[in-house]
Amino acid sequence: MTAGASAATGRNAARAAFTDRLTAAVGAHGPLCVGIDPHPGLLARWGHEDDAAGVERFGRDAVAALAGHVAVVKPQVALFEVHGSGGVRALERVLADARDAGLLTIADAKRGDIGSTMTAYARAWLADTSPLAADAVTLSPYLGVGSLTPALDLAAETGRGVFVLARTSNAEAAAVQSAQSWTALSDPSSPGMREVAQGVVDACAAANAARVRAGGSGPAGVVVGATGGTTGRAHGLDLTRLHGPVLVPGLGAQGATPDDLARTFADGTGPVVPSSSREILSAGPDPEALRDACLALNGALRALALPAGPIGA
Ligand SMILES: O=c1ccn([C@@H]2O[C@H](COP(=O)(O)O)[C@@H](O)[C@H]2O)c(=O)[nH]1
Repeated sequence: MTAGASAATGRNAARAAFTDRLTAAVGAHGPLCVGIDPHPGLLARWGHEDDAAGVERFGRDAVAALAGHVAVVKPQVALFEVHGSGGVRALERVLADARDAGLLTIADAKRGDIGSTMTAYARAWLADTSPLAADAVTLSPYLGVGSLTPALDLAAETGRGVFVLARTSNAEAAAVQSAQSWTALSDPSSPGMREVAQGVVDACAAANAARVRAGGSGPAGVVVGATGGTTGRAHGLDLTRLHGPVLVPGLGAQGATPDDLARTFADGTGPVVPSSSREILSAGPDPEALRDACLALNGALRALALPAGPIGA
């Protein structure tokens, strides 16, 4: 390990906070996050086999086409893991290419476990020394938001971020995420009945609060799906105290449109980062066609004037 690096993370160079880096990248390129989801049908369309070599070529070609044209990419970890150790190695290479090309990365891994195991997940996705390190990782809060503390702490230490699932884009989620809960998942300093999803947001806000009070940015963002039609501002969630980014999957293949986002996220501040995977990737494999599709979607998203700085700032 390099002299001066932290024993846990190997960190030896200052990196600006993830929210600040995301805000700058969105300002430069637009808010679109391109999901790198190498589904079998897309692999075939791009001329690749459904194997480890295929997902590696797919991911690296996508990164090469998108570098300098979008702010952030989001590899779907499951679609690499399905190919075993070769698929994980492929993901490492895709992440390395993205890093070298200056693209921000969100590993969509949806990890969550008891604290001691969470420490290992945190090191896998957020430590400088890990070959799988991304700029941010998605986390599941259903073992309790508090169990995610090792990831929040390491993200803050290494200038990385986490996106905690609050209101996901799938219809089945409502039974859990819209249930009323007595602070079980939320900020103990602010007790009361609220939706589970709001409790997740409030706990993330609490995790960011101390750093925000000190003039910095916290590591915690949330996932709020783009689907759900016109259920009002952020689908009923109050994000005003979050002081963090919002990842918004569901554009395109799941049916959400930029107009839906305009109705749900157009007030307040951001950054709000809508993400599309299957639909935008189907514009490939021609790099120019893929870039044109991103440019058009980013143009439509920019026109919505979505929040661009930390929500709650
Ligand atoms: O609430 C959520 C959280 C994550 N996802 C992930 O995003 C992409 C969506 O892919 P599309 O092809 O654009 O539908 C996928 O990797 C999901 O696992 C989500 O959809 N919803």
